[in-house]
Amino acid sequence: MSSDTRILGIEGTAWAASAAVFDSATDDVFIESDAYQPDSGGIHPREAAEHMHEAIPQVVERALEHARETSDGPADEPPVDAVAFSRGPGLGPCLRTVGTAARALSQSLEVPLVGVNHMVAHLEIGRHTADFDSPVCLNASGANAHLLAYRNGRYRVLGETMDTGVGNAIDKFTRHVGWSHPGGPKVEEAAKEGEYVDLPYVVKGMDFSFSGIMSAAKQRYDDGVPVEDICYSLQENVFGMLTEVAERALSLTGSDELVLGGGVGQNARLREMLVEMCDQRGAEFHAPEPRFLRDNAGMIAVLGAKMYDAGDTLALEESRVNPDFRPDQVPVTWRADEPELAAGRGAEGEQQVRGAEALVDLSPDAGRVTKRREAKTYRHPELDDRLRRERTTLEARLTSLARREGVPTPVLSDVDPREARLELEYVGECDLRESLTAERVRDVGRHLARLHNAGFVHGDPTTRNVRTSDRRTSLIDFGLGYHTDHVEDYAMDVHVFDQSLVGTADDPEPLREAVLEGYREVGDERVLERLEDVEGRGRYVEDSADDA
Ligand SMILES: C[C@@H](O)[C@H](NC(=O)OP(=O)(O)OC[C@H]1O[C@@H](n2cnc3c(N)ncnc32)[C@H](O)[C@@H]1O)C(=O)O
Ligand SMILES: Nc1ncnc2c1ncn2[C@@H]1O[C@H](COP(=O)(O)OP(=O)(O)OP(=O)(O)O)[C@@H](O)[C@H]1O
Ligand SMILES: [Fe+2]
Repeated sequence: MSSDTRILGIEGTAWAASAAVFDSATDDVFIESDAYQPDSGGIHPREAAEHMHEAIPQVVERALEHARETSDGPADEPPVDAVAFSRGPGLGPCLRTVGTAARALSQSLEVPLVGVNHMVAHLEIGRHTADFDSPVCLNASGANAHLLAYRNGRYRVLGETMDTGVGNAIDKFTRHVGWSHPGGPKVEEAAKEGEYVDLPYVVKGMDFSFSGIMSAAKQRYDDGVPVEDICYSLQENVFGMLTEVAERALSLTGSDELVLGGGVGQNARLREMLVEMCDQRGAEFHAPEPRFLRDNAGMIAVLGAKMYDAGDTLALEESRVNPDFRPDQVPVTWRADEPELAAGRGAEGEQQVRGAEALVDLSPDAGRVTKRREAKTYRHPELDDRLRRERTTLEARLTSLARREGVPTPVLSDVDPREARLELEYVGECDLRESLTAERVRDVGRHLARLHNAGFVHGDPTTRNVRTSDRRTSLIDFGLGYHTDHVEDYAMDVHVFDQSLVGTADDPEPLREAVLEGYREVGDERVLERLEDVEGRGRYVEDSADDA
């Protein structure tokens, strides 16, 4: 970053009318915010936009005042170098109000306009304050929940919610019990008095879904289960899921840095779980201070400065807002570096591997592998026991079932569910991640189709859960698999593999094509049709007042 860049940031995607000034010379971030508080129910887009209309000019004025007071340039020069604003994702009416304000300011101050993706800003503020090089980022905000990692000029979505954002999910539960918006802090408070009750827990590779757990939580409440028990268990399961997928993303990318972003990141229990998970696997964790976690213009100004320095400004006529702006649509102009993927395990070498879930002892010479799912201390012990036992049993069963369907998998020699331990045949020479070719990926497409034709899914098909040799391509690690006859589940399975290609391959496009080719040879065309649906799903930014 150049020695002194000063940026005015404006944020107004949903509830926070906020303006900020970032000064790169001092690293100082001045933030002025005015929150919209709905009288009842969730966020009403039109009311929120009215709030923006009233509050934005005031917070901007305060920020500019600060910029003028702290500027040492000539009085007739503008106090900032550019105006950065949230272009999306967010609520359309809010975004348009803020976009209009930003354009007007850029013209009256005669400085360029910078269009910032709000989700990338949630991520970059953590990278900035942690001074990490290439972290995995967990964004846990109201309308979103996803894992991002940088690769080849973009932030790739490694995993995400298949339905609502994590904050919105929690807020819907609190609306059901009659608590005012936002619900997250109230759940956190109530959870302190709670005890664990069983609720669904749904992860699919690095994707996850909240709808099942939220309906179960509402049902429990209607059945008279104490609300503090539900709040406690909601936090344990929902944050346990986020922590698990974050660990899986670290394992897949080989990164040892994790940053947290988004308003739900203010939750102490979520942070505690992430700290513990990172400690356990020797990774570094960073969460920015709360004022940078919840929606704020500071993060917009900080990323705006990086973009401005990279010459990434917007002409007025192309500055339209985008309510569905996805983080992976943003060309990352401000990062020159292309960090190497941490070297994975080669053909020989280490005798013990730490996966996302298990410690795996390898004896290639003896042709044997021992896999033990360690206790995850960040998880509630009851939940942890249940998951490790279930997954070990499933892995044993589905590994054998798959082989009967003609899919190469390790032969199972022993299983002990209570100890969460498996003994398996050593297969392949290296992980697919290190040996990606179109032919092997096509094999995986065929293999997945065979499983689906037999009525089950792998559950976590990634480039680390495929072993390769000159002779064959084998699937391992069936612990997240399950029996199902839903086309949707099959499509998700293919989607998980597709996302892992995007996350780990240098040139994913031909490989993505090859998966589909392989699948098409053996599988049901309807699954591929549904896949397009899954990929195009508008998972972001729903109207949060939809069931208010
Ligand atoms: C697109 C943009 O408008 C959107 N912004 C957003 O969702 O606001 P954010 O400030 O990142 O997050 C708000 C959410 O954060 C939750 N929240 C706040 N404090 C919390 C806490 N202590 N525990 C759990 N959730 C909390 C609230 O309940 C609410 O759902 C987003 O980033 O997805
Ligand atoms: N049967 C096997 N033969 C050869 N190598 C294996 C075998 N099982 C596991 N491995 C090696 O150990 C690594 C971790 O194993 P596995 O994926 O089963 O553990 P995990 O903790 O469930 O991992 P993750 O959840 O990160 O996918 C694999 O990526 C692979 O390199
Ligand atoms: Fe946000």
